Amino acid sequence: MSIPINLVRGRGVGSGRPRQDSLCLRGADSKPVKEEPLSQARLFPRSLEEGLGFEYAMFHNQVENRTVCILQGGPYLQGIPGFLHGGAIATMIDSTVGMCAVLTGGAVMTANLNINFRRPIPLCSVVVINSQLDKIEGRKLFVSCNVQSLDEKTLYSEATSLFVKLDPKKTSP
Ligand SMILES: CCCCCCCCCCCCCC(=O)SCCNC(=O)CCNC(=O)[C@H](O)C(C)(C)COP(=O)(O)OP(=O)(O)OC[C@H]1O[C@@H](n2cnc3c(N)ncnc32)[C@H](O)[C@@H]1OP(=O)(O)O
Repeated sequence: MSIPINLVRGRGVGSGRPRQDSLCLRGADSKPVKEEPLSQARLFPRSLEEGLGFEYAMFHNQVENRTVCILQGGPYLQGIPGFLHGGAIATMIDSTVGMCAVLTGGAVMTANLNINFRRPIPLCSVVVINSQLDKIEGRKLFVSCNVQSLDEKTLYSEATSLFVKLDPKKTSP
């Protein structure tokens, strides 16, 4: 069964972006120090104006533990002139494999992310990120992905990642 995620962009009142009001301030030890809403907080890939940054939709297959992201990187994500910045590519890879890990394993964090950048991605082109859960070992989830052109003729990037399920017995994060 496949479910769409963020297919329609959410809108907070008075802004073009959904809010993350549940966040709180944290000290250097990562422990919450003040339960204060961060009204300006935004999910990073949703933080730029529509059409200029990360434009994407994700779909998750619960049976096969796969997450697919259709991405168009806008003009604010330029690195080398005419091409997407590697950090922007890494962000969307982390978000896609992260979504796959979260929907499979619940509360997780990225522990390791390895990316091979094979070809530069032209700015404003549409690419597909295909990710799948490879294995689970205890609290560790291994997820890999590739980034390809829509026609699958060009392989832009490949990545492997490790997500660790948060241990409720540990206070941080
Ligand atoms: C619809 C729902 C939507 C919700 C929104 C979804 C958005 C999704 C998109 C968001 C995407 C964005 C997501 C983000 O951007 S997450 C932000 C970036 N990530 C971080 O900041 C994480 C920082 N690191 C930590 O907090 C801790 O180190 C964690 C929590 C990861 C593990 O600390 P913890 O104390 O809990 O675990 P442990 O140390 O006992 O280790 C446990 C096991 O793991 C193994 N290990 C650990 N680290 C590594 C490593 N680097 N390489 C290889 N192995 C590693 C370790 O050997 C051990 O293995 P074993 O001995 O058991 O075999």
